[in-house]
Formats: sequence, C-alpha cells, structure tokens
Amino acid sequence: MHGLGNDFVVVDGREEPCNPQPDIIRWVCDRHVGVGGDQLLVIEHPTVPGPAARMRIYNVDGTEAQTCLNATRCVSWILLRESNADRIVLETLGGLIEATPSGPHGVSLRLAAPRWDWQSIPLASAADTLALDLSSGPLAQPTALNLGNPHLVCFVADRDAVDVPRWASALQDHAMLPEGANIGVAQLVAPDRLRLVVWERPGILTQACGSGACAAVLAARRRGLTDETSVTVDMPGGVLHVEIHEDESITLTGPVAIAFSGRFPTDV
Ligand SMILES: N[C@@H](CCC[C@H](N)C(=O)O)C(=O)O
Repeated sequence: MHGLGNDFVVVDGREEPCNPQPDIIRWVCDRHVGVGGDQLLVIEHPTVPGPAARMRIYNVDGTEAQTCLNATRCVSWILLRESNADRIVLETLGGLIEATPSGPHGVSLRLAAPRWDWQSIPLASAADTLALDLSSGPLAQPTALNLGNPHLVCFVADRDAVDVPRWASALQDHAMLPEGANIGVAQLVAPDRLRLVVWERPGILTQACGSGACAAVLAARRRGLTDETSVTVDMPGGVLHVEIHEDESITLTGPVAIAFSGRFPTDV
C-alpha cells in the first residue's frame, strides 16, 4: 500500500504470527531483490482492550519505528473496511491513534498533541527545541519535536535548492540525537501552504511523510511563521491536509491506495 508514494509492505499477522528478523525486513524492503518499500508493517492483535489492532513498523534497516502516520492511514483503511466501522483505534508503539474514513480512498487521523521537551525528543542534553544550535549546510537551527517518533524541521527559502540527502544525513547522525530523527526540509509558500521533503530515519528520501507533515505545520506555528490552523502540505508524492486544534492535537487527512497483494513464500 502507499500513502502518496510513501510505500509499505503490509503483512497481516493476526492469523499466523509474523516476527520478521532484520535480514528478512531488509530483503522485503529492498527495491531490487525484494518487494520494495519504505517500511514493513505487521498487523497484530491489540495488547490492550479497545483498539481494532496493533501495528508494528519496521524500517528498511530492520529497526523498529514507533510511529508512521502514512502507514497508520493505510492500515486503518484496511481495518475500517473489514469492520465497516466509522471509527477505529490503532495501537502503535507511539501510542493509540484514532482513524475515520475520509471518502472512499482517504483516511483522517486524530492525534494527541506533540511533545516539545528535550528529554522527549530525545536529545542528548538540554537545549531549546524551538531552534536547536545545530546546522548542516543550508539547514540551520532546526525545530525538534516528538509525535511518537522524533522529528527535526528546518525552514529554508527554496526546498528544491537544497541537496537534502547530503545535508540532512549529517543532522540525522548528530551526537545530539541519540535515537536519530526524521529530518524535514520545509518551505512556507503561503500562510496555509508548505512545501516539504523528508529525509527519514534510517536515511531514506520518501515521497511523503505523515508525521513529517504534522511536524512541519506545528513547528511553523510555534516559530510564528504562520498562525493558520489548517495547512496543506505539498510533498513530492502529493498533498496532505493538517489541522491543528486549540490543544495542539492534530487531524491529518489524505489518500491511501493498495498497489497489489500477494503471498510470501514461507521457506525464505
Ligand atoms: N522512518 C520513520 C517513521 C516513518 C514516518 C512516516 N513515513 C510517516 O508517514 O509518518 C522513523 O524511524 O521514525
């Protein structure tokens, strides 16, 4: 499945448990020798009463991510369809997320407010998360926040003029970020429109990033760059809509799609 080209291999592990090891994850996500994808997702039974399911998120290097909001939208779409419900809750390592349909091919998520304190990002030592004293080429003074997973947002005058892999990778590996971070490079083109590209952990350029889109809008508001509550975020794969509520909780809306489905050989 994909959300604006941010693509996932989704495995339903509810009937047959699936605990993929790092070498299998790397193989499945490899675009040359495997299926190819930005992450491998496993749907499991929830561990607490209430949610429709639990989703595990594995990055292309085999590490586990706490949150991926495009993945949450994709898996929620499956769960909403199979239960015919008008609302479900999905359990992730990053917390519980509520999802509702948005037309036949879209999903809206309702998310808790982000965390801004340096310990929650996490950073290696105390710092002003609104403008960190870090830079890499044209990327300077990023804003740090945690939406279940860590994000740094760097505002630039022209997103297309930045060599994102070159400069964002140095920030991502900085010693101030013991768990790394997803690095957003954002350009405010109007008070209600951002252009964004995200260099995700563990070092991939994605077509779109749901948590990155929310992070960019929240950071733009906190930095006083805009006071709009409803912002369109334009990424290489398409647009997502982000609405920020009074308590800083968030609604994220956009399309999802199934690319194809199949069966894995069990003897790999
Ligand atoms: N690679 C990430 C999570 C991916 C975020 C995502 N694409 C989204 O849509 O939110 C991590 O390690 O945190």
